[in-house]
Amino acid sequence: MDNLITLVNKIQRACTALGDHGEESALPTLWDSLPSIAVVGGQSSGKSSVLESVVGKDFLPRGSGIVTRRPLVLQLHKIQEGKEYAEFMHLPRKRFNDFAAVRKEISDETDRETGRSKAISTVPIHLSIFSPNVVNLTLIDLPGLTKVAVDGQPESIVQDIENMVRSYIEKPNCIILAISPANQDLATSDAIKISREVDPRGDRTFGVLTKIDLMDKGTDAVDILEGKSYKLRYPWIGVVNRSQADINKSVDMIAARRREHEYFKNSPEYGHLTDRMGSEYLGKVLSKHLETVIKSRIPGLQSLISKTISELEAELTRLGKPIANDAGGKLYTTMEISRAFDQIFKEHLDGVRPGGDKIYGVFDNQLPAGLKRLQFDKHLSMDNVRKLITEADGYQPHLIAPEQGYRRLIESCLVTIRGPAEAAVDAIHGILKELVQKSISETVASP
Ligand SMILES: Nc1nc2c(ncn2[C@@H]2O[C@H](COP(=O)(O)OP(=O)(O)OP(=O)(O)O)[C@@H](O)[C@H]2O)c(=O)[nH]1
Repeated sequence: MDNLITLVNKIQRACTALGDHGEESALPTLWDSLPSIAVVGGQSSGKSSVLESVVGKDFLPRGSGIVTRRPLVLQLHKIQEGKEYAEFMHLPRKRFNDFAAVRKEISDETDRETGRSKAISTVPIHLSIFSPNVVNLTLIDLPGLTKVAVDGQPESIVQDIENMVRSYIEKPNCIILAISPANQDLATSDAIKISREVDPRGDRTFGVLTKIDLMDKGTDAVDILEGKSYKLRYPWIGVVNRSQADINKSVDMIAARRREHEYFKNSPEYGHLTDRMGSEYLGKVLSKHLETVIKSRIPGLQSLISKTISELEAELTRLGKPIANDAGGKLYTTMEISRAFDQIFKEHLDGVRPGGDKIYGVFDNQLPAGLKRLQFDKHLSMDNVRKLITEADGYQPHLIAPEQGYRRLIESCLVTIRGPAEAAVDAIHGILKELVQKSISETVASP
């Protein structure tokens, strides 16, 4: 079963390498059909903390304002033994053993796409983490939903983030991890609001309640966690992440997980729920759910992949042989195509291929028929000849040829045949253009 998630991870990586991250594309998109888990929530709701707890590592950029400005596709791969490491898809073959360097690379790569502005981009960053302490899982971290633009951000940022989040979670194959802080009224939760819009029955929404330790004294989240209020199809999972003070003191993630477990176990309110609370449990539930979803989608995925392959193969056949990258190779290919075109065009003219005979048709039929319709008799009548010669040359002794007169006569005849001659030229031009088009398509089709 683990192999299934690994396989889907591989397909997702291939999609990104080919520029398919689910956006409008001329080619069929596979990305949209792959199940994924998107993390959604308002700013500072605890998204990064939940992600880091599930991974058990400190690796996400932190700071004020919008830190996550590009989707982060985080693929967790469980390895049997060895030291944990991370890899980015945009830096193939570079292994990161230091997770502080991973954090820096996420920020740098975000800046590379968006500039140093606080703008956002829909192009995802792909990060894989290989560790014996993770479950196989793919999570997509999205920018936090916000209500106001801060200095340097365009006013549209609020809507832009919402649109980006929506574009991920509205896909029926997306599992929504809706993060809401317990110290705020759930009725105002951005995560719940947007996930209800795209998944009204809660069939693919997992609610995560953070900051349970920060709730006002005398209040608790038992009703929600027991499924008595704000009921979703899947039970809410409560977590206690590291506080800002813990982060500042660099409290170890594994120690934080242990402390979280102790918190629930020793709490009079939540003690009975300990087995289904905490980040470790959350990771396992998500992994299991992802497996089930992938299993149910396999037949659909298989047929989509086969259909996509045959469509792309047809497209490849239509595009023809690959073209060389170097200048010499390109020149050779161009010459080869030109030569093939020249040969085919010639064959059309010589009658080896059809179409060229129409040119003879113009000379043999259209032009003579047009000429026949002209009234040459009138032009060459004795009276007209006499008139033209007299007007041009005056009376001349018979020994001298009336050259000017002949010229006028010939010129007026030429003007008369201009119409049919031009019609013949147009017709031949049209035939030649048609033959060029035909020769081009035959050149492209020839192996
Ligand atoms: N005490 C306590 N603090 C928490 C908990 N979860 C998150 N925090 C703190 O809340 C602050 C915000 O948490 P983040 O994980 O950065 O929240 P985020 O949603 O990723 O925030 P943005 O990336 O800014 O949208 C940090 O100072 C965390 O330490 C929790 O369960 N308990």
